[in-house]
Amino acid sequence: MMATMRGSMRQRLVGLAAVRAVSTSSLSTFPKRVKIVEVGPRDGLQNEKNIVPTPVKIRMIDMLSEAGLPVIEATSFVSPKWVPQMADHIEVLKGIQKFPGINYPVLTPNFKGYQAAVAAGAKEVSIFGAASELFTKKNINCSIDESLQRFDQVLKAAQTAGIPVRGYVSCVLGCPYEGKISPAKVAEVSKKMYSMGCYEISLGDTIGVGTPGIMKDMLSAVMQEVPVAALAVHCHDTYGQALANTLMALQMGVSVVDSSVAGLGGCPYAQGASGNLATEDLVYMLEGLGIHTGVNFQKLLEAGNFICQALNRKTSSKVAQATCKL
Ligand SMILES: CC(C)(COP(=O)([O-])OP(=O)([O-])OC[C@H]1O[C@@H](n2cnc3c(N)ncnc32)[C@H](O)[C@@H]1OP(=O)([O-])[O-])[C@@H](O)C(=O)NCCC(=O)NCCSC(=O)C[C@@](C)(O)CC(=O)[O-]
Repeated sequence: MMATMRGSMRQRLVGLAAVRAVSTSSLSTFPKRVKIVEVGPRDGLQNEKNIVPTPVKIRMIDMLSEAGLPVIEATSFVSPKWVPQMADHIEVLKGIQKFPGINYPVLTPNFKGYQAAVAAGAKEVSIFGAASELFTKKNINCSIDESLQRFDQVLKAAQTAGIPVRGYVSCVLGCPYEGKISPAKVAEVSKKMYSMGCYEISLGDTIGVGTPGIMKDMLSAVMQEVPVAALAVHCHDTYGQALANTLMALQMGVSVVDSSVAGLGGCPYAQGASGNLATEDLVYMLEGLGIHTGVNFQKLLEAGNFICQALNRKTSSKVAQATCKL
């Protein structure tokens, strides 16, 4: 009885966002549809201290596929000595169901990772750099210039093999080691990675320190160098600004947003950074704005519940918390 009541309340809440959808001229700058890149299985889990069993990761990804997320970043082919949580990358990539129309990219820091990823069946890879020298050194053990040389090798091989490559630029609104990062530096690194052949550049507020004004300045600089259609934003929520920063990016024409189910996440080389923008909160806001995502909200909530139970963790999604109380 209680479960049925909860179910119907939840459905009403899910419908609420659609009911509140508005269509005013002030919203005309928003994109009509947004592509969500679900990073939970990779960014969400990479920082977990206890190793998450491989079948749990596989079930999580399958549930996210059932929810209709168009892109699900499955794992990363990095050194298991650096990030032990991702050591089962081959089993995860081979074990997941590959739904038609859904992409399952994986992170590859260098040619070794690229080769291993492709051998395991990856059809898309992501390289990851940063606009901060010190963060690049801590994260991938090289300078920015060296990282670009490594990426070039991956990009050339991927171009020959017809494998699309996404590029991350971290620390776009601040760095845990250097502090303030200039928009010009973010634009410079983004331009280089885009010119080298990345089809999309994801701009990461790695430690979640940005505010909408800083996001606006940074994006204005980057948009001088990279077409807005090729940009994505990736906001961590450490200071509770992720949704506001994402909204600013949407207003500026960005239509690709990274997020993580249940707001899981953090980078092992950015101490203190909390999780990503929760996918549930993002979808709720987009539905409320009348922006199409193609995501089944109920199934998304179920995927979030599943992984939170598996991790014995309370969800960081405000929307998921609200629906639980109903
Ligand atoms: C890049 C390396 C590998 C350099 O690490 P290194 O130690 O400088 O590499 P190396 O070339 O000197 O090799 C050392 C050992 O690592 C091995 N190795 C070398 N490459 C690989 C590979 N691909 N896969 C597996 N093993 C590898 C290599 O074979 C060798 O093995 P050994 O001979 O000692 O047994 C290392 O620094 C690393 O794995 N870093 C990964 C860091 C990471 O995953 N960070 C989190 C992701 S980034 C992020 O979260 C930010 C993002 C993307 O979400 C956006 C945002 O929020 O801003």
